[in-house]
Amino acid sequence: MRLIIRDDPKAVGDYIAQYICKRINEFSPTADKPFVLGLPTGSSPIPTYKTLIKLVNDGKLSFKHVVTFNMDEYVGLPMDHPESYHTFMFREFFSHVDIPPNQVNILDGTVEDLYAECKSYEERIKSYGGIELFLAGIGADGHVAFNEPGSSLASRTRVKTLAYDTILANARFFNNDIEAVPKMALTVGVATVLDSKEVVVVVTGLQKSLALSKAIEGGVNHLWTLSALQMHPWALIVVDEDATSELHVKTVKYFKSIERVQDEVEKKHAGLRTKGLPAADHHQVGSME
Ligand SMILES: N[C@@H]1[C@@H](O)[C@H](O)[C@@H](COP(=O)(O)O)O[C@@H]1O
Repeated sequence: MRLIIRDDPKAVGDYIAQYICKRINEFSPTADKPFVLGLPTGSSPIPTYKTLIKLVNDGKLSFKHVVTFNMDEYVGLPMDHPESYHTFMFREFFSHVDIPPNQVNILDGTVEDLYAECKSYEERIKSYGGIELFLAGIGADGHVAFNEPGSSLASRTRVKTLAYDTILANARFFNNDIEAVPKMALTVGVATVLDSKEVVVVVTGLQKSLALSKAIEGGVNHLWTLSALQMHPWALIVVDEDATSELHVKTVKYFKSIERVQDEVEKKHAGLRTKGLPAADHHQVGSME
């Protein structure tokens, strides 16, 4: 695992957007071999989306051959509701880039058979050969997607009841009316995220600092589902200074020292990628893990 620390959310967004841009361009996606990208909602990824949009406008990146899978969606909220994750994604990102809408996949929380929807989502991901890079955010309780504390670390896409803390946190988007916040969601599972070849997580703000320390300094624990990332061979967490507030000084120093040699390791890694080594071998050559 790598931890990259930047001054503020804007710098975090710039870093992640440049990183994703590099990955997509290195991959050289085509219609037959699209780049499969997992995406989150929330306020944390907005600076990343803004910079990605700019990169597209500047002609440095294209989403023409990118297929996306979103992490989650509320159950029962119409797709065109202002707070549905469908609306969020098109408003904040998809409408501003060149992605063909039929390459966007978002769980549908309005269907009658939610179980079938989750099953077919997993199958659709598999049909593309899995997710190349999953970008994620976290809740203050360390949840990734809607994998609330206590979620199985082997979980797959499913219906999930939201934790009271999450309902409270999301009430800000529903005029602070707790009753208006959906109590259930469809979400990819922890194992769905871990199956991707690479996971990048954005963590910004003081309110996420305890979750960050639990996830990277504590053991793997289903009460802080992001901690499952410790089991992933290619994980990157990008945080701002505020989010490091609960970390040990030695943890911060360690990851900063690792970043100093990152460019060199990245160069080697890119070379190996083009030779097509399997993901499982990456950590043997990348000293950053
Ligand atoms: N399901 C989403 C998560 O995927 C997201 O990471 C979290 C944090 O949102 P924010 O970035 O606004 O703090 O909100 C919701 O719970």
